[in-house]
Amino acid sequence: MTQKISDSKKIVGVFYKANEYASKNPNFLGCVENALGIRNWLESLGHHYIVTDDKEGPDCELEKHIPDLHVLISTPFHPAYVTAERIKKAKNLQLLLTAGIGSDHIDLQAAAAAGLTVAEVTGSNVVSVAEDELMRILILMRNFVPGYNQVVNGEWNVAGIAYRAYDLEGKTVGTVGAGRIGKLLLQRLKPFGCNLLYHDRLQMGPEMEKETGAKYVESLDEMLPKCDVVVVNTPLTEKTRGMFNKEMIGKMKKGVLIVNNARGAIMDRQAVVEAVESGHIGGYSGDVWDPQPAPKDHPWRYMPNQAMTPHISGTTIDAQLRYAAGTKDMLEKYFKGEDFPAQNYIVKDGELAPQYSLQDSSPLPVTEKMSEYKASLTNKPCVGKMNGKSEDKPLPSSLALETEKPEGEKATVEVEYIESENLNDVEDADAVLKSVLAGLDSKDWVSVCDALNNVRRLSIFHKDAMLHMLEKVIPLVVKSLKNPRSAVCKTACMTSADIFCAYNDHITDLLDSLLTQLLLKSSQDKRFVCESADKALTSMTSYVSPTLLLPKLQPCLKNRNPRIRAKASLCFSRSVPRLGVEGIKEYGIDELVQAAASQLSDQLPESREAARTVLLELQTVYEKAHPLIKPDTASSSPEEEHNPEAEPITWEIFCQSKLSALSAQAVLRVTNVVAVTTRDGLVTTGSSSSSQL
Ligand SMILES: NC(=O)c1ccc[n+]([C@@H]2O[C@H](COP(=O)([O-])OP(=O)(O)OC[C@H]3O[C@@H](n4cnc5c(N)ncnc54)[C@H](O)[C@@H]3O)[C@@H](O)[C@H]2O)c1
Repeated sequence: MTQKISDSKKIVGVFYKANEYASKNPNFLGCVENALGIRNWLESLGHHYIVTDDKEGPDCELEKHIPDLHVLISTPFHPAYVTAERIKKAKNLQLLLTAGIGSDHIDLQAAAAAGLTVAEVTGSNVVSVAEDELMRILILMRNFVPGYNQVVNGEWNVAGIAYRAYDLEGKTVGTVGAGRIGKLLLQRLKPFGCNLLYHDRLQMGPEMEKETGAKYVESLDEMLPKCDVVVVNTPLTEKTRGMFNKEMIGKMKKGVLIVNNARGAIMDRQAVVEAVESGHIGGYSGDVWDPQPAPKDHPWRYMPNQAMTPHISGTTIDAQLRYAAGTKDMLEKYFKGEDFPAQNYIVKDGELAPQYSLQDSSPLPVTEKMSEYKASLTNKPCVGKMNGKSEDKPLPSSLALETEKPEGEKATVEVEYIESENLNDVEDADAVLKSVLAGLDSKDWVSVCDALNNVRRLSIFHKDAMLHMLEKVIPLVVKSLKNPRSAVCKTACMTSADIFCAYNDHITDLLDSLLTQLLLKSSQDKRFVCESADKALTSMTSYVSPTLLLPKLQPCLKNRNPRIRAKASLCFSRSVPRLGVEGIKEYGIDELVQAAASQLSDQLPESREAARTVLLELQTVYEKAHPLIKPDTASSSPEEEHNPEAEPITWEIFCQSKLSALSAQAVLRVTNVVAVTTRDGLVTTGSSSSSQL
């Protein structure tokens, strides 16, 4: 979407109505009445903004605007169903925005065919949903709902609840789909001591598997019979629609508990009812229905052992603030003719995002297949070269990298990626030093991979000899990071990691472009490239001194791309503790607190989490060092300097003096000092840091 869009647009928002609740909380933005908080802004730009909850039937309010609207915003909580028929009628329609996650209320194939853009606020409510799922698992496991009903109905019957209430500890929980929500759920489940499994079209990286302790099960058929609890976390696509039918449910353990906050239509409605009634499903909970709002006679309302709610998990006030901000951001970009963050697109330029596409491929392997690679190159056994061995050494049978094909036929090449500790020294260092730059600049991607691996070997075994060449080597490594071939990118990421390890502060002047590319690669590429880029960033934060690195990272915290901000935040949170108490003091605690505070309201949970980590670290350092570290304002007060009895400057006062009132409140909430907002918007006081000093 590059064309300049400057004229007045008709924008229609379809949200749920809040009636008497609309004015109860100023941050309740996701309703008709508050219209995402963007009315004044849109109207000040000359756009026409219509908001309604009336979305069904030929005479509804939405239908009236279909012929001439340009942009339609909707939420999954009260979805405006955008059928092929509506798309056909919508002659001016250009953009469909989902304020939230999940755009299955739109006929995506029809939208793609009509050249429309569909985008959502990816990541905006994933924490909200993961927390809610955890709650539902516990509610089902402990048989909570009948207990609550007894209390409301004036009854008391412990046995009626206890006979089917269990501990979560020791149970097997499997998530079908381990994307953003699935991973957050696994992280939250880890402390409960469950046996965690996951099935996804993509296996997650070894670091995340280690962190969550979850095991990948490639086949759903294999995972389902093992689970005491099944949680659904995939989008609704042509592949997942009706996925849990009678046969699939039959594969689950008798008494299985199911939590589904993903989409109602992933389940076969009647199969669920029958399995719950027969006891095959021991309990079913979720907030998603098909259709929405659920009609009064929807059978899930009346089946036993259910803990259903309306669609609420992703529309907490915190989530609303995030998806309202994300929607505004995309509208702003649309008006300027700029691209959205890549991960937000569901349909772009006539194409569906991979997981929605019928052509979506199976899991990405650890090695990358290059099926288009010409046989003319196949007499170069690249594993032998990559491993520093002579080219004609027979390949180990498990690592057959190339298939012998007659001349001219296409063959498959798999590239092996060698961990640093398994790399061998080069045979002739001088010769390799002379040829390595030409190799890095070669047009033949296999030669580039070879050269990159030689750079890795030289940095490990001949560090000093390559030092003077870094000025030329690093720009070529950056060039390789931009290479469209994933194999080259991944090898370049591995090379970067080894360079950081060997040369640490020697490359600071060359760091900027390497850092930018690695942040980009770690946030938007094939998963196996992202993982390598992540490792390179970890190597960078481990070896490059934080005083040199932090000034380079700080601007990246403000990058327009939220995924890049998230990765930069993570690096920032790893680098700050490496400064140590004295280093933090020298660097300027004010600056670090301000940088971290700005990330607390970021769109992505990863950025917010990293900011929390940094702020807790800074609070500890501040309190340890105090009164060694005083804010500038404190030392500038002569009265205080001369008064040994002066009150110590607490973390709380420090934050209030350095940050805006709102920012200080957010920081103090995170660092557990004051200002815990209750459900009614009242502010209560938590522990005060002054008491700790
Ligand atoms: N109830 C709510 O309020 C609410 C809020 C947000 C999202 N959601 C739903 O949750 C879904 C997941 O959200 P997310 O942010 O985690 O999305 P995500 O894209 O980060 O993760 C989805 C995961 O599902 C996997 N997947 C897709 N198709 C699959 C298939 N056929 N088989 C196995 N795995 C498959 C993907 O590989 C990916 O890892 C959304 O699409 C939406 O429908 C509900």
